[in-house]
Amino acid sequence: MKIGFIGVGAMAKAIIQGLLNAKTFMPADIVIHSAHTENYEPYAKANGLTAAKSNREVTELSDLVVVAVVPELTRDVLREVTEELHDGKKILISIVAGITLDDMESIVGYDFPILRTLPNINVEVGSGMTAIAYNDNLKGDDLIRSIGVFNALGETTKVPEDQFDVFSALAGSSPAFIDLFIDSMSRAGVKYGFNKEQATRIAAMATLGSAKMMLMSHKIPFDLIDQVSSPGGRTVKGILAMQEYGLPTAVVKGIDATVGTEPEDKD
Ligand SMILES: NC(=O)C1=CN([C@@H]2O[C@H](COP(=O)(O)OP(=O)(O)OC[C@H]3O[C@@H](n4cnc5c(N)ncnc54)[C@H](O)[C@@H]3O)[C@@H](O)[C@H]2O)C=CC1
Ligand SMILES: O=C(O)[C@@H]1CCC=N1
Repeated sequence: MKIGFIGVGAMAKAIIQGLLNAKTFMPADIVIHSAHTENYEPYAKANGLTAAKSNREVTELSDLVVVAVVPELTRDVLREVTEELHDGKKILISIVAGITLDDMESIVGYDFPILRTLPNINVEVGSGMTAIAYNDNLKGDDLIRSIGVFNALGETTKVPEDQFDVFSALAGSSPAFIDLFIDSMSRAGVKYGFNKEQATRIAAMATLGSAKMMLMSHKIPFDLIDQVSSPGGRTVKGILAMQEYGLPTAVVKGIDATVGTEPEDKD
């Protein structure tokens, strides 16, 4: 089984690294092509991957064809490789935000098996969160195999297509938001004399541990907040100050901006 990537940017590289770490594919069974030769050829060589000369060649050589270009280019790229997609028993996998199964079917055909996903960058370290949706043509072993690619990289969850944009904000973009939070914590540490490296490590470990605690304890966030907030202690003062300065509202506004909706005007 060979997996091919059309587009080898930040997200494709994160998936590839995750697959190499998980040993899900032999390096040579990962086929790549992207518009920028100088980027993907040395990358293929360094990792033992197969560099294809064109998008059509990636498609020809692969069983699972992952489209990993920006949304604006996706339709053109699909048109380019449609003939090769239909040559053999192939599955199309998209990681592209905002392009629906129907958008893709209207180009490659309504008879073609397609898995739509929205992974996040944490697939690189095996802790990804990936949304999946698929059409009726993808079933049986093919369905298990294609979803299995993302299960090897963390967790997957089935999401209705009309909720993909919200998922994309909550999981696809949120690593950047969480990084911003960690960086702000780290800067606060620097303000009080820690060096940036140590402060970042402390803030990152606290974030990792809290996420683990939430998932493993099955407690809701507010129960965990209460557990840390000793009566008359320092934590509750910090929580109240963060609320006063608008942290929860800022987060919701940030998600609104990411999803692309304006918050409802209640007046
Ligand atoms: N970066 C992220 O965290 C996530 C990205 N995505 C989706 O992944 C896709 C790629 O995003 P990034 O990797 O961040 O972008 P990127 O800009 O880093 O990568 C895009 C790649 O496409 C290549 N490319 C451009 N034109 C091409 C063409 N005609 N044929 C083949 N390759 C071509 C570029 O050389 C580049 O390697 C987007 O559709 C995005 O919505 C989805 C979830 C998370
Ligand atoms: O910024 C973006 O558009 C993509 C989608 C989710 C994460 N990155």
